[in-house]
Amino acid sequence: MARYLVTGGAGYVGSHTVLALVQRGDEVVVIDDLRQGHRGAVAPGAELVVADVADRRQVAEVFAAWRFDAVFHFAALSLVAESMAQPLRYITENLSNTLTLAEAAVQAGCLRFVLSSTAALFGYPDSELMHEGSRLDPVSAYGESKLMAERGLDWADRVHGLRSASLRYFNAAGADPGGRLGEDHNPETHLIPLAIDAALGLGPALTVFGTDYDTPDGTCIRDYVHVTDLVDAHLRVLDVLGQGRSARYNVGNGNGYSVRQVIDEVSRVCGRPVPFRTGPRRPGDPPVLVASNALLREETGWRPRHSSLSEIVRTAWEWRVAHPRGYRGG
Ligand SMILES: NC(=O)c1ccc[n+]([C@@H]2O[C@H](COP(=O)([O-])OP(=O)(O)OC[C@H]3O[C@@H](n4cnc5c(N)ncnc54)[C@H](O)[C@@H]3O)[C@@H](O)[C@H]2O)c1
Ligand SMILES: O=c1ccn([C@@H]2O[C@H](COP(=O)(O)OP(=O)(O)O[C@H]3O[C@H](CO)[C@H](O)[C@H](O)[C@H]3O)[C@@H](O)[C@H]2O)c(=O)[nH]1
Repeated sequence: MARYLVTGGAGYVGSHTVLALVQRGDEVVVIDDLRQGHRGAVAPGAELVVADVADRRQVAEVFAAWRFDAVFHFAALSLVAESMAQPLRYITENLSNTLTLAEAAVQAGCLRFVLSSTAALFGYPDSELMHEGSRLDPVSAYGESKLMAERGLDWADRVHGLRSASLRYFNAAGADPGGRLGEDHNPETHLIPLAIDAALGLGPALTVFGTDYDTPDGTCIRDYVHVTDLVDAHLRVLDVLGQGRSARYNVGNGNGYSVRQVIDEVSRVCGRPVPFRTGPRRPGDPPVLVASNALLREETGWRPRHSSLSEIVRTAWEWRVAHPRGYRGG
C-alpha cells in the first residue's frame, strides 16, 4: 500500500483521482482550501486537510505528519479568461504554490511529483496535432503560469532529484461512469457543463465565443478527454517516476471537436436543444488544440477507454440530471 498527497483533491479532476487511489487501496491525504472544491467530493477513507497550499507552515506540518510516496498537485487557478484579467495573480500563485510544494516535498525526502499542466502552454498550433516537442508559446497568462511551473520542476529535478511528470491535459470533461462524482464549479466556465445546463434550463443560453476563427465552422476546436482516462494517466506515470526519470506528456484523445459540434452532441445526447447565441472571441483562446498522445501511449501503455464525445457528454449529463444542485444537493 502506498500513501499519496493530493492537493486540490476536492476539485473536479483531483476528486476523481482520489477516488481511484482509495479504491485500489492506497492511503490518501488531500490538501484543499475548498475555494472551488467540495467536502462531499472527497472519497470516504481519504483524509481532508482544509488548508491553502500557499501556507508553508501547514504544508510542512502535513509532510511532518505523514510520509508520502508521491505528490499529485492539482490545486491551481485554472481559468483562461480570468487569467487574462489577472495575469500577475495567476503567474504568481500558480508558480509559487508549485514551488512551495516541491520544496516541502524535497525537504521531506518525497521525490515523486505529478503536476497538472495544460495544453494552454502551446498557444497557436504549429502543426495539426500538438506533440510534446511542439513550440511552447502560451497565449494566456494561465498557460504561462503552468509553463513556468514545469520549468521550476525541471530545476528541482536537476538539483534535488525531484522526479516529476507534467501532464498536459487537454479539455477534461465527463464524470465518473459510476455516477459518484461529477463537475461542479462555481462559477462554471467550461463548455460541456454550460451547454448541459442550458439544455436542462438550469442555466442561461450558452454564448459561443467567436465564430470567425480559421476553422471549418468558425468556432474553436478542442480535444475533450474523459476525466477517468485522465486519472488513469496519473496512475500510470507513477511507474515512470519509479524508473527515476521525469517526463512530460500530452493527455488528450487526439480528436478535435468544434464548439458547434459539441453543442450538437449535447443536444443529441440530452434529447433537447441547447439554446445558444453567438458572441465575440474570448481573450486567451487559441483556435485549435488537439493532442498527439503517442508518447503517453508508447511509454505508459495508456489508452483512452471513454474516448467518444457521446460517452463524455452522457456521463456529464447523467451526473447533472442526478445532481441539479451539484454537491450542494448531496
Ligand atoms: N479541467 C480542465 O479541463 C483542465 C485542463 C488542463 C489543466 N487543468 C488543471 O488541472 C487541475 C485541476 O483542474 P480542475 O478542473 O479539477 O479544477 P478545480 O477548480 O475543480 O479543482 C482545483 C481544486 O484546488 C483547490 N485549490 C485551488 N487553489 C488552492 C490552494 N491555493 N490551496 C488549496 N486548495 C486549492 C480548489 O478548491 C479545488 O478544489 C488544475 O491545476 C488545472 O489547472 C484542468
Ligand atoms: O460559454 C462558453 C464556454 C466555452 N466556450 C468555448 O469552448 C471551448 C472550450 O472552453 P472551456 O472553457 O471549456 O475550456 P478551455 O479550452 O478554455 O480550457 C480548458 O482547457 C485548457 C487546455 O486546453 C486549460 O487547461 C483550462 O484549464 C481548461 O479549463 C473554447 O473554445 C471556448 O471559447 C464557449 O464558446 N462558450
